[in-house]
Amino acid sequence: MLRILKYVYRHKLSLFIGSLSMLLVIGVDHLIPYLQMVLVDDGIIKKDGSVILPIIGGILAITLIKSVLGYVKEYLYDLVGAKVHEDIKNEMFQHIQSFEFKYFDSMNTGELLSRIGEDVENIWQTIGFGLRLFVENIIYFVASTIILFIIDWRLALICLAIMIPIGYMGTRLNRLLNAGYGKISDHTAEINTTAQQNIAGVRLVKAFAREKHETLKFLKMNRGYYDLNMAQAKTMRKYFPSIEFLTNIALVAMIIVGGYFVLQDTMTLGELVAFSGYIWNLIWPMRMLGWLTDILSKNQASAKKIFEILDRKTEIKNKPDAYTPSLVDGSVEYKNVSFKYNDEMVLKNINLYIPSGSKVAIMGTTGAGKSSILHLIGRSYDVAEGELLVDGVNVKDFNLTSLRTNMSLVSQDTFLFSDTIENNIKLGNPEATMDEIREACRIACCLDFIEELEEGFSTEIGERGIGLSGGQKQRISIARALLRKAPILVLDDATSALDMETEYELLHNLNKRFSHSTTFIIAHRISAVKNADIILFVENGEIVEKGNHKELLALKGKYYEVYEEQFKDFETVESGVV
Ligand SMILES: Nc1ncnc2c1ncn2[C@@H]1O[C@H](COP(=O)(O)OP(=O)(O)OP(=O)(O)O)[C@@H](O)[C@H]1O
Repeated sequence: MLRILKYVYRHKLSLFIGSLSMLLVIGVDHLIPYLQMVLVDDGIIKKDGSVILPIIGGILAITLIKSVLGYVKEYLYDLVGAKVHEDIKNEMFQHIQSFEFKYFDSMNTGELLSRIGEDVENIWQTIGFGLRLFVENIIYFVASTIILFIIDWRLALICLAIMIPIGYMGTRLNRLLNAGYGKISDHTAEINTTAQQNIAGVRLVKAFAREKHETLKFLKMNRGYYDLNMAQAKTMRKYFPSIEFLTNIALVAMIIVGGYFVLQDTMTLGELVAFSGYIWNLIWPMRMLGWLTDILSKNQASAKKIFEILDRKTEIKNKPDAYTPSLVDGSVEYKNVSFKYNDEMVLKNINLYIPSGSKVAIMGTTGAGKSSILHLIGRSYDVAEGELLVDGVNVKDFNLTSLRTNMSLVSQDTFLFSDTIENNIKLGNPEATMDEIREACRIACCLDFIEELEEGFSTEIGERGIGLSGGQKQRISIARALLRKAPILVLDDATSALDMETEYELLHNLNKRFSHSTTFIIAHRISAVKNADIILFVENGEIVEKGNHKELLALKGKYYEVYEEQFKDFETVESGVV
């Protein structure tokens, strides 16, 4: 809670004026029972008309002041709540963006959405009215208790004695609810993950006719959520009636004992009237204790989860005096590089020097470690052993932004935003002109099909727009990467959905018009790799063959086996692609 208050403190002016309004409301509110006492004792009982009218006027004036200040108070607390909500949400989003790939490998999107959505929402609720009501009720309780003791300490003592068990129950309820809300929040995250994955993978679910199975899985999870909420409701059902019963007992005791004191002439009727007014300032906080502790419990559970994320330090970050070149030359060197995702070594002792401007192709069996070799250049992951150098400088000494803006990546899973084709491509270089965008598309062999669309580059794709084929998506992603004109270009199996001829044409365009960039291509067809300066064949995390097309054929090793397999069909060779 203290950490949340630090965020609240950033908006101290609104908080100060809101709190001042709150104190003034509480102050004038405490005048009403006092005025009622004067009205009864000096006005009604003594039948003094000169007292009655000013007192009624005073009560009306106080009610008016209360309404105006009450509005200011509510508005400003709401404002602070909304600002804290905005600050935490922004901070979380920025912080999550700074995390390395490894974090996202093990984290569910649904769970993250839950943290940014529901948990931050709970904080807003707490600051907006939960915390305010809590503080307000404490002040009401303390101030009214003092006044009650001044009016009649005996009666105050009796009422207070009944309220102590209520306080105990409230605290116990708080503890039980707190434990429950932690579980509910985790369960909500699981439900979000399931829903998000099912919606994202709806085509797969339908293709495998798994709708019923997935729906049942979701219903079971939802039932779990229902059960957890019912358990919370059961806890509340157990405690709330007892709390209410005891507060009513306090009220009845006050009337009986207070009435007796009035009959004994040890208390005036006006004092009893005032007492019955002030006692509500004790009863309401007590009645609301359960509800308020409920909100504060939710807040505690949510704050814990939010700070778990905010306190997590990213493993891949900039050194204090990081090397920040605007443009690198593009040579890449692996020196005794080994790498592991978790405990298992994925790359073993890689040694490789790639001069700038080289075209490097990587082939190998699935899971051999091809993508992993390339993930290390932009520090998506860090090497476990050895060094990786770009322009002779260890990538760990580079400024991360500088390193990553000097490279362009098209990954295996193409991702396009629900936006226009133009904006998706411009992500590679927001400053690019339309001519540059067209040129990138021409090289990536997607200009023709984009211009044939009714709305051309303004066509919306994704959720809000048209669907694209796998090959079209890959070509748009490649155009996006080319637009960056980065010295290092990485195509990680980015042409797998293209037919052989289009793939060949695209790579031919690249060689011709992107000769300045050091280019890495992971591909499976000999036609795609044969023109590369260096071809690497990877197996079990090691480079087992290295050379150009001719050299590797002469070696009659793994590469040659693939060549033979792919070109035993004479016609393909005849087509001129190879
Ligand atoms: N994010 C990850 N977390 C843990 N292990 C991973 C991760 N990504 C890949 N691996 C494992 O590392 C090994 C190498 O994977 P990598 O993706 O580099 O292979 P690849 O040669 O590119 O395969 P493919 O051709 O199928 O894409 C595999 O055994 C794979 O299971």
